Amino acid sequence: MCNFRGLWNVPFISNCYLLKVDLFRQPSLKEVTFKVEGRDPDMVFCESLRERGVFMYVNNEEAYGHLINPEWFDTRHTNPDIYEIIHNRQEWEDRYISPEYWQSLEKTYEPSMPCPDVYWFPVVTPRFCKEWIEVMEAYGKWSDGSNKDTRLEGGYEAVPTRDIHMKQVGLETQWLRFLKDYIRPLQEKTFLGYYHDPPVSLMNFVVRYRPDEQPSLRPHHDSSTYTINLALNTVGEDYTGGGCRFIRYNCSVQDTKRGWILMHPGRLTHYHEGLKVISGTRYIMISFIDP
Ligand SMILES: O=C(O)CCC(=O)C(=O)O
Ligand SMILES: [Fe+2]
Repeated sequence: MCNFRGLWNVPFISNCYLLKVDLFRQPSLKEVTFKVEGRDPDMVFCESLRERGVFMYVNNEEAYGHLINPEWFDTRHTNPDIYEIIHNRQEWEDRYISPEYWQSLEKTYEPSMPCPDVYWFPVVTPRFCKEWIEVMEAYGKWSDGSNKDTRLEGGYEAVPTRDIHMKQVGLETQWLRFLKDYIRPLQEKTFLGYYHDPPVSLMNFVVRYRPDEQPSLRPHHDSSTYTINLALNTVGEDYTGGGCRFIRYNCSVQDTKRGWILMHPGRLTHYHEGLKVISGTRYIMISFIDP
């Protein structure tokens, strides 16, 4: 629809009207109403106009802006805007998707590859990163980093991190939408010939590393076809040390950039570890996609 511009005669309009008042002063239109007991006022009003031969139009020749959907906006959340990816997509995208993201979808774009088959993309804005961390810290129930994890089906996590799962903060559905709409297109450009829509991801979590808590993560494989690892804060400013080392290639990504994601295969070739945070707090968001 947005690709077409014009003026259309339509039988029904809701939410937003521009009315020519003079019309309603004519005797034949005095009876126009929007009130019938038990019926939707929009329906009644449009029906009433149709019966009297008044034409209704939709016009998008000019951009007047758009309406937001306030129905699902839940002020009980910390940073409720970040929950709006489904119901207020345009606002969400403007606030949280990095302007640089769109370039990486262009045909000629060559993504950076800091280590073999580890790709790096700018995806979300600094505002996203700040608010995402705030949501986690406001919730505050970080796991204890032990192998026992009642959030998981088997109750056991082999390579535990101090983390918060998206389910715990009510962001699971939103995050899965993000993976489908923004991450999957990058994956399809990166790992050619692999196609899985929607991406499945059972493990979506924010990790917190601190020298006095969990400073690092031992070598492991992820239970994923591919993993995304989103840097939520800034090395050198918020923390020192940290990063991800891919052992087979003896290659580390330590100069991670806030709002950028690393995308790498999860198993077999990409045995990896989380390097030690020396000072401050490092936050990352991880998804094990297509386990
Ligand atoms: O610290 C990192 O960047 C790696 C994190 C990681 O490998 C994981 O959470 O599975
Ligand atoms: Fe990992």
